[in-house]
Amino acid sequence: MSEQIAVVGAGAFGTALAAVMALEGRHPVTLIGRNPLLMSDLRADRVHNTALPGIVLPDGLQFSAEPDALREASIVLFAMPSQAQVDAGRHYGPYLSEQATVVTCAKGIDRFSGRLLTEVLEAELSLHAVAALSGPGFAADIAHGLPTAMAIAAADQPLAERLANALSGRSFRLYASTDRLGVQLGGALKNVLAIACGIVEGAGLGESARAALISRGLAEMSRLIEAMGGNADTVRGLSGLGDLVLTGTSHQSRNLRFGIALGKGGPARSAGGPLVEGAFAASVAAKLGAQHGVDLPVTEAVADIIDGRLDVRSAMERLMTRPITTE
Ligand SMILES: NC(=O)C1=CN([C@@H]2O[C@H](COP(=O)(O)OP(=O)(O)OC[C@H]3O[C@@H](n4cnc5c(N)ncnc54)[C@H](OP(=O)(O)O)[C@@H]3O)[C@@H](O)[C@H]2O)C=CC1
Ligand SMILES: O=C(CO)COP(=O)(O)O
Repeated sequence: MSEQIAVVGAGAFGTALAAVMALEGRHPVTLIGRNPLLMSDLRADRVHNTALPGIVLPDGLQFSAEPDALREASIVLFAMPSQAQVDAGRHYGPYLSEQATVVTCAKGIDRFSGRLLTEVLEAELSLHAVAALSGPGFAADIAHGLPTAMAIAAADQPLAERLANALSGRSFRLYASTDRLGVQLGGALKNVLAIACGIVEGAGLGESARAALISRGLAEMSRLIEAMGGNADTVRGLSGLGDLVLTGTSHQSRNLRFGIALGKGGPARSAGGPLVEGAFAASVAAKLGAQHGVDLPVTEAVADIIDGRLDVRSAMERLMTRPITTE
């Protein structure tokens, strides 16, 4: 099937996705950013010096600052931070062609409503199917053509498979899923747990504590996802366990680095910025846990530390003195 791909959001992830798909050469790919100067520099130099320094973008990749460039696209990837997705939907929606499918590529939950990004985008873009892409993959690895695999979830299997086939390539492989809730919550919660792993590292609590945290963190991710109707297989998959292992252990992760700063006694509120997605997701996820009667001790501790209600030492004490239970 012939497709036209547009990636909206010319940051690290959007540029990497557009580059790996354009390099494959199977479908026309356009990267759409909102800064006209950046887009004309990219067209001229083919290097994104701030987001992906030193990586030459493929010749076939088109660049535009015009939302009109979306008109022909059959698949539109939204690669801006979670809290900007609704705004982007509102802004770019009128330019989408009738048959366009939107794929949210952010890893978060809408902080105002506590809803999944596919839900808030569907409310905004009611004529369009909305899918979600999530899983382990740093933008630089993807753009360098290193092997990466992620999950793509749509409401029905034929659409999920069509998207997985259209967007996969020799170095970038997508697995189709119909569990949009599990795939998105996995991506959002692993960021919170990566902050917890960073706190453990920054506070010098040791590798054993990190391994325990990853394992118990996965258990709480599983409880929430299943309580909300997602699948256990998704939790064990790329967007759950896969991405938790990557971001909970790699210093490339902004969430992990933010946690390390917290663990070293750095400021909770001021650090981070919009790209520490877990700092937004922590309190939203803790609320979802309370609404669904699910115990999320690590997520709640991260939310309390970020909101200044708890220090790291007291958090560890709280976690270690919970009633002894079964695994
Ligand atoms: N970087 C990575 O390795 C990975 C990132 N992700 C996820 O991708 C998302 C984006 O991350 P990343 O690319 O790293 O972030 P960046 O900061 O590198 O890029 C974000 C981009 O979004 C654009 N943007 C912000 N708000 C809007 C808006 N309202 N409309 C259109 N564009 C907008 C920004 O434009 P401007 O510069 O003009 O502000 C910027 O180009 C996050 O949810 C992250 O979790 C997922 C996997 C890997
Ligand atoms: O999600 C990511 C890799 O899969 C990127 O993680 P950070 O947002 O923590 O850098």
